[in-house]
Amino acid sequence: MSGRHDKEKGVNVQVLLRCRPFSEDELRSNAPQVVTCNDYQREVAVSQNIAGKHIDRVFTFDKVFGPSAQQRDLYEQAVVPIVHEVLEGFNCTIFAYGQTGTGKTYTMEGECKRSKSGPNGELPPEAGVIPRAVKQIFDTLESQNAEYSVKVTFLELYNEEITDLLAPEEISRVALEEKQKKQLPLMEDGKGGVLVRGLEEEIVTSASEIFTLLERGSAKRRTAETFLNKQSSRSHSLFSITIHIKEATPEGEELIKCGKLNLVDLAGSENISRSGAREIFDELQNTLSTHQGELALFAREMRQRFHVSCEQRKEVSEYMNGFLDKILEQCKNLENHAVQADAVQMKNIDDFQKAYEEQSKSDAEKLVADINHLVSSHLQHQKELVDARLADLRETATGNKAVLDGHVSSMEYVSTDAKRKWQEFSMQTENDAKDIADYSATKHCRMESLLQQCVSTAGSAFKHWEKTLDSVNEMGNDHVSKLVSLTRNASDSIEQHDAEVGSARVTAEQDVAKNTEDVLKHIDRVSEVEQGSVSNILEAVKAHSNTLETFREDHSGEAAAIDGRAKETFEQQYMDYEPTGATPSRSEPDVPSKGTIESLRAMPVENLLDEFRENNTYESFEVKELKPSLIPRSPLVQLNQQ
Ligand SMILES: Nc1ncnc2c1ncn2[C@@H]1O[C@H](COP(=O)(O)OP(=O)(O)OP(=O)(O)O)[C@@H](O)[C@H]1O
Repeated sequence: MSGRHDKEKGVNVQVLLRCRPFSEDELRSNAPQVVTCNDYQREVAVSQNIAGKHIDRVFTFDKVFGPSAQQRDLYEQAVVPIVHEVLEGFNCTIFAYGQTGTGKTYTMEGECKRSKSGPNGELPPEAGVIPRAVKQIFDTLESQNAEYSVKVTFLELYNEEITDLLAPEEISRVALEEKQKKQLPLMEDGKGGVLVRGLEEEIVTSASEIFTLLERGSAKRRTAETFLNKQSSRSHSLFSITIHIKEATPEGEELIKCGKLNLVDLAGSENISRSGAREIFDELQNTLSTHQGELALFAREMRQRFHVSCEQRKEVSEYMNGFLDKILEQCKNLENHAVQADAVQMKNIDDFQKAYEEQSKSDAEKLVADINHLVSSHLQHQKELVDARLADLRETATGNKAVLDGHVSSMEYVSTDAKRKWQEFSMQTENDAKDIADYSATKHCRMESLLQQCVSTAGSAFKHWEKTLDSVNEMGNDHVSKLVSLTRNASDSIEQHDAEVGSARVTAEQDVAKNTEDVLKHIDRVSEVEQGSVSNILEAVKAHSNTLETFREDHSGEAAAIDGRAKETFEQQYMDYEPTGATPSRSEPDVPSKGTIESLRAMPVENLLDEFRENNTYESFEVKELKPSLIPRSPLVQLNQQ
């Protein structure tokens, strides 16, 4: 991530660490916790078990977001300032790096479905960096009342091949595969950057248009995955927003600000090598460890070289000193020779002069002059020879000295370089040691302050505990005394209650005995009455049965009489016609009408029974005056009654 303030400070990359919470599967399988985040101190501690040895390593980042950090926290603390920079006309990039399943897509995209948005377009709490940045950009642009234009691109990089996720829809598989074959080329833009030729740039005017494009691009990416059987964790996606804002300076000049925000969701880091990158967070660690080892080896080697070069330098210096001593000695010898030769020549000349002076003084001067000339020539020649020899020697010595100086200076350079590197290394090591010492001192201080806090907390907790204990004791005593008095009251009331219950029981028992006696007497009386009633009933039944017997006998007598009379009547009134010779007289038999017969037939038995009961009740066995029958009687009754 980059920002202007950081640029001013000379830092243009920030590394933030986000650690997601355990998934349900991880919780279910009791996965061990190997990473501990300290958001406040921006530190992450990683615990590892290597070859049965527990190793804790602490890493420091620009910001640390632990498992409880929400999407909004991360956005507000880390991304809002970057989007401000983009709106100020800077180019910024945010990318998510991590292993598959660590939460890159969740952090970058989150849940940005429009269906989940609030009524006023506010985003759901799970919305990630991309939808939040889009919203921030449009909210700011719309509130600024400035002329602006926004363009977006969305591409996917897989196996060093670029796919345009905003290109018009290709529905069929054949068309998609065709498209896959036409990968977009990556080119230099001539300004030190790169561009993807043929990449669709969509001009957008609102956040919701961008959300639509994002959904389209993501859907296309998923379709491509299905057809090509590849996974999101193996591909990078790059969503870019370019903003042009037209502004007028106070002097009235037109100013166009152009900022670009690149939002990158990288492939799972374990797959990144497929697309050219490498596993950085382990790579760095390995490199660091390797470099530490190399540095130690280098330091050891430099120390050895330094010693060797010191030895060599000493040897060379000794050799040089010996060599120079020899040259000086030779020079001295030559000078001695020259001096001796001069002395010999001078002596010869003196001798010759003396001898010649003895021969001829006039010729002598000439001879002396010749000889002087010869001698001086000779001397000159001798001197030239000596000078040449000396020059040769000097030249050789100078050459040797230059070579030796070269050796010495290269040795000096080597030893100075080694010394410098050694000093740098020592300084670095010293600084590191100092940093570590400072760090551990800080840690120590922090531990001390924490311990002090613990001690004071424990002290105050102890006091609090003592106070609580006192008040608990006091409350306990109070409760005990209240309980004793309550128990006493309760036992008094129980005793009183027992006495009341005892007297009530005695009264009740007396009442029960008296009532039982009354009831028994009553039962006796009732049974006497019942016995009387039963004997009355039996008498009544007997009287009835006698009546019935009489009635039956009367009835059969009357029935026989009726039969006789009926026979007689029929014989008189329905005799066969016999020819007598006289005119037969008309007879009018008393025959029941059809209606009478029908009414008689239809008479219900219940009615007959009711009528019978009415006239023969159990209550009274006295003969009642019979009520006139409501039942219509046939004319035969009249006959019967005659
Ligand atoms: N901070 C978080 N809070 C709650 N759930 C999270 C968080 N981060 C990730 N998850 C959940 O963890 C799972 C994996 O996350 P995600 O798909 O974003 O991983 P990834 O790193 O993008 O994986 P890949 O490299 O395969 O695309 C998802 O179900 C996601 O909802």
